[in-house]
Amino acid sequence: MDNEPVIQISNLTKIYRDFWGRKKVRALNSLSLEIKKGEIFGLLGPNGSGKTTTLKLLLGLLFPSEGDIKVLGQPASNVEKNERIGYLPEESYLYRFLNAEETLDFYGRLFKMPAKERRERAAELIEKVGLGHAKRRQLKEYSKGMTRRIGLAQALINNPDLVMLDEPTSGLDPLGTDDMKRMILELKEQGKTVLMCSHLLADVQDVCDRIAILYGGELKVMGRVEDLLKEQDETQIMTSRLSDEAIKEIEQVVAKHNGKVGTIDHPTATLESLFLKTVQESKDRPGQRFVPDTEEKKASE
Ligand SMILES: Nc1ncnc2c1ncn2[C@@H]1O[C@H](COP(=O)(O)OP(=O)(O)OP(=O)(O)O)[C@@H](O)[C@H]1O
Repeated sequence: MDNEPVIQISNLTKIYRDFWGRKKVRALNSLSLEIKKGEIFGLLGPNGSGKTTTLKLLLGLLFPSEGDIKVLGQPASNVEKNERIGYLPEESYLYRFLNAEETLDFYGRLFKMPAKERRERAAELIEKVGLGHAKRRQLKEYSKGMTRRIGLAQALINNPDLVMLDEPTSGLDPLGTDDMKRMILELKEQGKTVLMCSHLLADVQDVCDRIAILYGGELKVMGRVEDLLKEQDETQIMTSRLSDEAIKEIEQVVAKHNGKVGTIDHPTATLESLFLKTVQESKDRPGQRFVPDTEEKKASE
């Protein structure tokens, strides 16, 4: 069933206590939210707002002070449900002296996967995350981006139904970020549910269906990204390049309908698209300098 809730959090409060059991920090206060099967959900908030605490509670690594959490239909405290969950923590936790194949084999063993299945799944995931060229190198030699990639492969070794990603794109270059976003969207296509925490809001906007923003452990905003970002009182029309005369006529039509034209501009590309284009061109035409499509280039032609 597609609307089946995968995560149900109601009135969740977490108070960290000190050694003597005295209340120290109220990390979450009466948080309620529900995440459905097949959704990509972004949990956002400034440092210390309670995101990691929420993930740890969902994994059953912490116990709630109050409230109720169900994950995949079971109480979060039931650690058996973790066999259907993939988790990519914010910090790398992998063994530095193992290579990619050995790492995935190790985690496959933890999930009691038979040897043949482990080998096939590891090979498939290594290709998927783009580490085929480095699968026999020890992880201590990996760059930050490569470490993030093998982390994702590890999180997917058990073919989980729910994938929790803490800062999946942090430390990645634009190409790596693009790959990671594509892989996250593929998980959705496969019917998996993704919960991600990130401070990189543009990445969240690109992949998430819905988001929640936490502040001081409380839910402040929740909804569909599209709905939350829509400028309700404005209309945007994108056309091919128009002449000054055509623009004047459009302004007259808008005025006739009691509208007001705000800005008329030639939209700029993003620095990210320029970066990706440059890298692609460099691969396609080695040894040549890439000349972007600028006004200057057009004038010189
Ligand atoms: N083990 C702990 N003992 C006491 N307080 C803690 C503990 N872990 C977290 N906290 C506190 O709980 C609050 C929420 O922390 P949490 O790590 O969940 O925030 P976060 O939103 O993940 O932050 P960040 O964006 O920095 O990762 C913070 O005030 C933090 O200091």
